[in-house]
Amino acid sequence: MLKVTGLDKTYGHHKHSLKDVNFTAQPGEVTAIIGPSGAGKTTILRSVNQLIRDDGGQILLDDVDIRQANKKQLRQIRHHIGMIFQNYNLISPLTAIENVLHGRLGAKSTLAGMLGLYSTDEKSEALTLLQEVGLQDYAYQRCDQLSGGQQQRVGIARALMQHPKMILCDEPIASLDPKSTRIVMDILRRLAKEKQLIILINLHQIDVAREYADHIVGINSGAIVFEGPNQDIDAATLQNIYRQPETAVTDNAN
Ligand SMILES: Nc1ncnc2c1ncn2[C@@H]1O[C@H](COP(=O)(O)OP(=O)(O)OP(=O)(O)O)[C@@H](O)[C@H]1O
Repeated sequence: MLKVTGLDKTYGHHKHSLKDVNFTAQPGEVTAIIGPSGAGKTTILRSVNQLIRDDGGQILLDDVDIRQANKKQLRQIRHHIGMIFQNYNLISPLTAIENVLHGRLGAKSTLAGMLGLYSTDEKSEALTLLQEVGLQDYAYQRCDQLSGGQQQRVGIARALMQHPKMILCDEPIASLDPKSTRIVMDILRRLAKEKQLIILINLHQIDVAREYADHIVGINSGAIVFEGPNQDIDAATLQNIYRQPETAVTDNAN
């Protein structure tokens, strides 16, 4: 389980970007973070794997506080946290399978990684993962010849290659058409259930969050204004999550 408690973040001398953020995300579930632009969704996601250093709080992944980890421990923890990005972050001239194999880099020696030395087992696992996201026929195609939706599915397979406990998805469907959005979200939901993964996902599209999330975290001006099961959200809650910042009512559920 991911359990975030009392998370605070201020960038430089700017106003608070996160204020006493509390929420949990369970294995087997899709947890969506929703809220208006600038609310703090990306800041939460980047704090969770300490890509940015926050100012206080606790981030427990299976009872280990990521914030207390030293550099070596953080590298090991991050190895089990996959990331999926809006712009896919693939190496375009490389093939789909080569990009998926890059998911193993964190587990290899620097030299083996630099030389691109992957075992037969790793290659066969990469092929299986491409099959799981429906791209078995595209394994040896260059990524810059794939559609956006296909590239995002390569990104998912690459994240799976890390054997993650958790996948953090930062606006994974923002660049996709509705059909590709459905394919990608269906895959993420299936993987959460089948592999008991924690899937934490920033979404702008409320309708997609309502359709696919098990659990929803609503944020406004850096403060949680809703946390709970998807079915507990009603129109008034949505209005509060998306209301103009100065009038948002903070009702931190934890
Ligand atoms: N590097 C930074 N320096 C200063 N302020 C920042 C920085 N990054 C984010 N912020 C501020 O922190 C707040 C939260 O930003 P964040 O990007 O986390 O919001 P968001 O909900 O992800 O927004 P969006 O939906 O537009 O991506 C905003 O007020 C933003 O201006």
